[in-house]
Amino acid sequence: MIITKKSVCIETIFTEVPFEERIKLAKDFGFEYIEFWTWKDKDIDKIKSICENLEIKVASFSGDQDFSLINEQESKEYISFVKDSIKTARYLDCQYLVLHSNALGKNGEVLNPHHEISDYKKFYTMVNVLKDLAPIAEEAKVTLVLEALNTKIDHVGNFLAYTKDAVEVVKLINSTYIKILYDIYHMQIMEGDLINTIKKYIEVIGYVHIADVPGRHEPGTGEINFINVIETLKLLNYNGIIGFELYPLKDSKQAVAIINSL
Ligand SMILES: O=C(O)C(=O)CO
Repeated sequence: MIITKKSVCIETIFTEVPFEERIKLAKDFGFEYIEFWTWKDKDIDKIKSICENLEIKVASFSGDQDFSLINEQESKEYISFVKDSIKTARYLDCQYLVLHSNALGKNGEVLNPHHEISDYKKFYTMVNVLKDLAPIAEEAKVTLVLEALNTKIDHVGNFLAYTKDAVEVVKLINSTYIKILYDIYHMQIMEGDLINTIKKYIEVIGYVHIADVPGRHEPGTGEINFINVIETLKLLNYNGIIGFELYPLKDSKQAVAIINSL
């Protein structure tokens, strides 16, 4: 096995059992990390105590929710929400928070595409807000990873949809605690060229998500050559976390057996 830091997304895997019981299943199946989406609707004390008892870590969760990074009129609220997320991350001993350009609903739907704002202004606002957040992230030693999403299937109307755009923003901040999340599923749908992209931007890739295309299922169910993609990450000395944010094709046990064979 060549993946060392594997995280299982318990919003999509082990959904056969109630939320907190999924942490025990993750541990039983050999995962070192779990991750989830919003923290606002979760019992954080309970998650902390289960993780401590089982000796499993929280790799990441969503650092934003109701407010948009691209809308200047929401910047104050956005920053305040991320600050609370950073405190929660510290409490859970979690080192990564995932940020998005737009506020997302419960099923990942884009709440407002903000067509009224120009692209230039959206980029400008993202950079300004992340510049304000960078020292806070640095002090807390929590890395904020900016994720581009596919806008063809799952997140229609999302502003950040290409790796290059997320990279441009992150490079302007120039902080080791502000990076991108490279989601292989989303970016295969939007741009393909996975191995070249990873090679080009490895320096700013802080987190990787894996699911196959089409369907967002486990590796091997679709068109992506995960053996070669993972080998590329390994050759480039990527030593961050690889999160499996995917919907099992049949059931979680089968999906996890494939994940564990990687
Ligand atoms: O679809 C994703 O990858 C998201 O992070 C949305 O929650």
